[in-house]
Amino acid sequence: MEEIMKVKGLNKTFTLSQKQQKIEKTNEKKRIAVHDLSFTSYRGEVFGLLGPNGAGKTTTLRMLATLIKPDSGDAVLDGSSIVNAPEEVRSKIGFLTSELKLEGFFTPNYLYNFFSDLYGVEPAVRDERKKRLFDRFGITQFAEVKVKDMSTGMKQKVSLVISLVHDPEIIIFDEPTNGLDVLTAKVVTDFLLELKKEGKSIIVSTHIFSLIEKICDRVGIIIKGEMIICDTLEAVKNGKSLEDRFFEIYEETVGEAE
Ligand SMILES: Nc1ncnc2c1ncn2[C@@H]1O[C@H](COP(=O)(O)OP(=O)(O)OP(=O)(O)O)[C@@H](O)[C@H]1O
Repeated sequence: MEEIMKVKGLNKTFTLSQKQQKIEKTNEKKRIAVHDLSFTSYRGEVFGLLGPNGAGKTTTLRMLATLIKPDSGDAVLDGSSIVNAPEEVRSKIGFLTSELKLEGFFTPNYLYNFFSDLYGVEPAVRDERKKRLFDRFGITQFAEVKVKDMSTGMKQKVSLVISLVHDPEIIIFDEPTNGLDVLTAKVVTDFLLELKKEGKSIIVSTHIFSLIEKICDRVGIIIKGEMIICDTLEAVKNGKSLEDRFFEIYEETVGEAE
């Protein structure tokens, strides 16, 4: 098995603004979002980061995607360090979040070409890849429709396609099925499995047990910013359902911590 992502001791602490302190009814000035987080994922596998709200999943993925810098620690993605070579990392990854907002005034065709050109993809490759992806996701007939006039599901499909303009080796996907109707969610999960078949390496964050059971080879359970257990899906489940195992682990961890 070839290591594709080696995460070593990532830490991230946020300073809470007074406004945030008020909203969260806390006097805490600092919030440790991710604490000494390490894990390894392997080429061609789907790795799932599972955890409750506020566990630190999004912060971890944003660090891996080089959108925010870790306070300390590092991660090496396909040979490139997020700390020392963030631009190299960006050329190898596709990052997608269900919160991504596309500019509504533009059409899928325009946006695809814009991002593809930004990544320096050859026009002939761009057009062939665009056709394949647009056909695959039923976007072709909406290619010239403004994003603002599309359904949520179609917007999400367009975002997904745009995150893949440069045919990245690694796909980082924060909450891939959040807010999607069941049909679009299935299209997205089926596509992730197709990408895996093509040999791509994928990391997803989610709090949905069934998504992990359906698509992941390996799973890391993250609670309060810490990696509690990380192993193959079967080893983590240990003969039980993932949901039962998660709550067992959660009780052991939070019970010990409080
Ligand atoms: N920019 C920020 N400023 C202050 N605190 C933050 C910031 N971003 C995240 N946090 C805090 O860090 C912790 C981890 O948040 P994060 O969004 O990574 O969790 P998550 O596991 O992705 O949860 P969710 O599923 O709710 O998105 C939370 O307590 C959150 O409130």
